[in-house]
Amino acid sequence: MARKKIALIGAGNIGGTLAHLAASKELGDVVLFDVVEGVPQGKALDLAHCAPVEGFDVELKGTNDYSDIAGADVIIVTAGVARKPGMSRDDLLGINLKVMKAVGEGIAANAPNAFVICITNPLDAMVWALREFSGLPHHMVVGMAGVLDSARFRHFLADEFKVSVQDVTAFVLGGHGDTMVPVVEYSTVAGIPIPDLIEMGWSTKERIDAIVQRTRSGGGEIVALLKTGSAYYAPATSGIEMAEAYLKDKKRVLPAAVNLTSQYGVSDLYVGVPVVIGAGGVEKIVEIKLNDEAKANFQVSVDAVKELLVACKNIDGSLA
Ligand SMILES: NC(=O)C1=CN([C@@H]2O[C@H](COP(=O)(O)OP(=O)(O)OC[C@H]3O[C@@H](n4cnc5c(N)ncnc54)[C@H](O)[C@@H]3O)[C@@H](O)[C@H]2O)C=CC1
Ligand SMILES: O=C([O-])CC(=O)C(=O)O
Repeated sequence: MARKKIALIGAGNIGGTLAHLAASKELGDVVLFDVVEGVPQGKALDLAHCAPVEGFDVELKGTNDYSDIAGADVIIVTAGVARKPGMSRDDLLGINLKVMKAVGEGIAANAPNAFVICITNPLDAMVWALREFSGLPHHMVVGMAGVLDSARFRHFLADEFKVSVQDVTAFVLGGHGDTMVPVVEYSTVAGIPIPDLIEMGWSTKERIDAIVQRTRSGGGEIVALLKTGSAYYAPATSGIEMAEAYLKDKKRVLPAAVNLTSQYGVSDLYVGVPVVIGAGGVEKIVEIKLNDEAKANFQVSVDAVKELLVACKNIDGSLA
């Protein structure tokens, strides 16, 4: 059986980490694309030298030519700029919107049948714009943020409860910004909801509120520490989890930014909600019941994403 093909658009910090993970998991042959000459080629060669040590058999190719992504099964987009201390993700919108136009056109011309995972920030607006520029079907274009935000929430909760991260489930919904919505009621330890654990004396509402806040600003905490850019290990492994769900038809239930068509009372907007990802791309949008507080917070987040789409349309008239 021929190997699958994974194209990574952007060979920076996340792109390089994605390439390593995809190769070491033998998800398929890997093409690393970037506009900077030499960087994708150098990273691909360096990673190919890992193969004899790690024992993976896949081809790794670096390129500056879009025609090399032809036939890709999965494309993960990290092209663009990352924020530095003092910036918000939204400050990246102007530059990264132009990048999404070039990337969308490159995908449309060379790999229109791929399942596309966008990671570039500000995520919800960029995945929407990438879909518009590429013209691919909505169910084949998703944004990665919820898996990462939920992983951060799970890490902090496992630390609080002194239990394995494996036994902690959590959902973070909404846009990938300060307004994201970690849903405490649907977060559990081995199926026991957090509110019950508070009643059982495992933690307090105040401590969980602080964890929710730390989750919301999790990206910013890392930017402030790194100073030169933003998180990349956890974002990459989160993108790979989504790619694997598609490539292996796993039908994973994962939070992802997808195009809503009336679910949660929202239409024509990409925002984070739980979905089923399998060989059909986004196979189902899961509409969970939210309590009044979560509903109101979700609406605030949706409104923040709407504002970003207005900004995109003002910058690029073809999106209006
Ligand atoms: N959705 C999420 O949860 C997360 C999103 N991000 C975002 O992911 C993006 C990438 O982050 P990093 O890899 O750390 O940044 P990076 O700066 O290390 O890499 C970005 C790469 O994109 C390349 N690039 C720029 N314009 C391009 C174009 N037109 N075509 C192809 N490549 C192009 C650059 O040359 C660079 O190699 C940023 O926008 C960042 O904010 C980062 C972490 C989490
Ligand atoms: O914070 C950033 O700029 C990068 C990002 O989206 C994250 O790590 O969640």
